[in-house]
Amino acid sequence: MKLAMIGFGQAGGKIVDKFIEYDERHGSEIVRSAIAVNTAKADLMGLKHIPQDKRVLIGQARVKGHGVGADNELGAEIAEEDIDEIQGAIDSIPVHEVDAFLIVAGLGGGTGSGGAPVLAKHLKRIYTEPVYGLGILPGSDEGGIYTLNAARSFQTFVREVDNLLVFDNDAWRKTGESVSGGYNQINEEIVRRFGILFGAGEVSKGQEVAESVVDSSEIINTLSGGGVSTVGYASEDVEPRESGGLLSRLRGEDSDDDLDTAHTTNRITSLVRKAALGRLTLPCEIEGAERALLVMAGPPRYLNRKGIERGRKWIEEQTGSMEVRGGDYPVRGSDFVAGVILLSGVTNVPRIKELQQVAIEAQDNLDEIREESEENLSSLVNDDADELESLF
Ligand SMILES: Nc1nc2c(ncn2[C@@H]2O[C@H](COP(=O)(O)OP(=O)(O)OP(=O)(O)O)[C@@H](O)[C@H]2O)c(=O)[nH]1
Repeated sequence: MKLAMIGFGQAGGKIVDKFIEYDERHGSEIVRSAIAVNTAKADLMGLKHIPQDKRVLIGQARVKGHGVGADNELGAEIAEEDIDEIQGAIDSIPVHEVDAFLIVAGLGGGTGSGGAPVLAKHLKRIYTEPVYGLGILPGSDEGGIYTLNAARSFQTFVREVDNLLVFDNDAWRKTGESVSGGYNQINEEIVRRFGILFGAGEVSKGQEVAESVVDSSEIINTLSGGGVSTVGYASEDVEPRESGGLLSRLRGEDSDDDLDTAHTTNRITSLVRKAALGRLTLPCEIEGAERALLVMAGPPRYLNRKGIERGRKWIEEQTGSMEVRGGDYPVRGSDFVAGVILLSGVTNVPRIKELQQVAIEAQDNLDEIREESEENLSSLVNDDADELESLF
């Protein structure tokens, strides 16, 4: 599947940058175009792969290239005011060659949190291609203001996109790690999962076309209907053996017989269970998910239809949904088999409820402090008996 990716804010830019790196490493060709948008000049300069002319600095008149300091209302205002500058960069995208837009943003900050929903609304008005969001939830240790930003942005972003894929930093945070080192690893996890998912619909020349290969329309159909999505992943190392030449086929090395079919099937079904029941990008109850897509990636000889069919049926049972698609993503020469499950339209998500609860508390606290603040300042500055007079 070919995407036009727009990284909004620091986290968004860094993750899109990583997607490009992933694409180059795997030849998956999912990033057809990439753009970074930010209010902070330094963040844009720190990117490695997004071309210089695709980095858009907005809000210069308001914040002079220094970012919005986690004020997402200001982030949204600036995005609206400077939407033409962003559109200028988007105009350079050959939109007829992309299957969808993907806007990536950290929802806890200011620029991406406020700007991403504004851009989604704008793109949906102009283009017929689907507009998806990849929203990153902040860690619960980041504090009330980040949680409040994320809760408000989440609500707005879901409404404005065709589907919001969510990744929760909180579920992936490791203790005892430096923040930047931690993010680097987390970002690798993000692109691995979404890279396989979106790469599945983009089997390029020279790669095997399997019997039941996943097509980008299956990804689009799974995401259509809107709402919130989460992704599960599990992998197992296998022996990479480059074969498929005439000689090896004559020797019978590339036939299915040399791999135990039952073993291959069992590996696939066990990976499907691990992917669905393990850590999801957004932890939630999978029962009740409206639609799902299973992608099995790996060397063709380690994929079989029976395994995928069983895995698909198992997901149907677990989710209670009859709309579960499944297929292969054959990757020659790969040294692992991976199962990726996209669960779309999930609604039983305790983490979101918890986030909203903390956000409401943070909002009440902010309102209270703001109300009291004027009174407190006045009692500090003015003497009790009001004997002093200001200069002017
Ligand atoms: N997964 C991941 N999350 C990140 C990364 N950097 C920041 N975040 C998260 O994203 C949130 C928003 O941070 P930024 O993207 O830096 O904020 P911004 O959109 O640039 O907005 P301002 O800095 O307020 O102008 C943070 O609260 C973190 O939860 C990253 O590299 N990876």
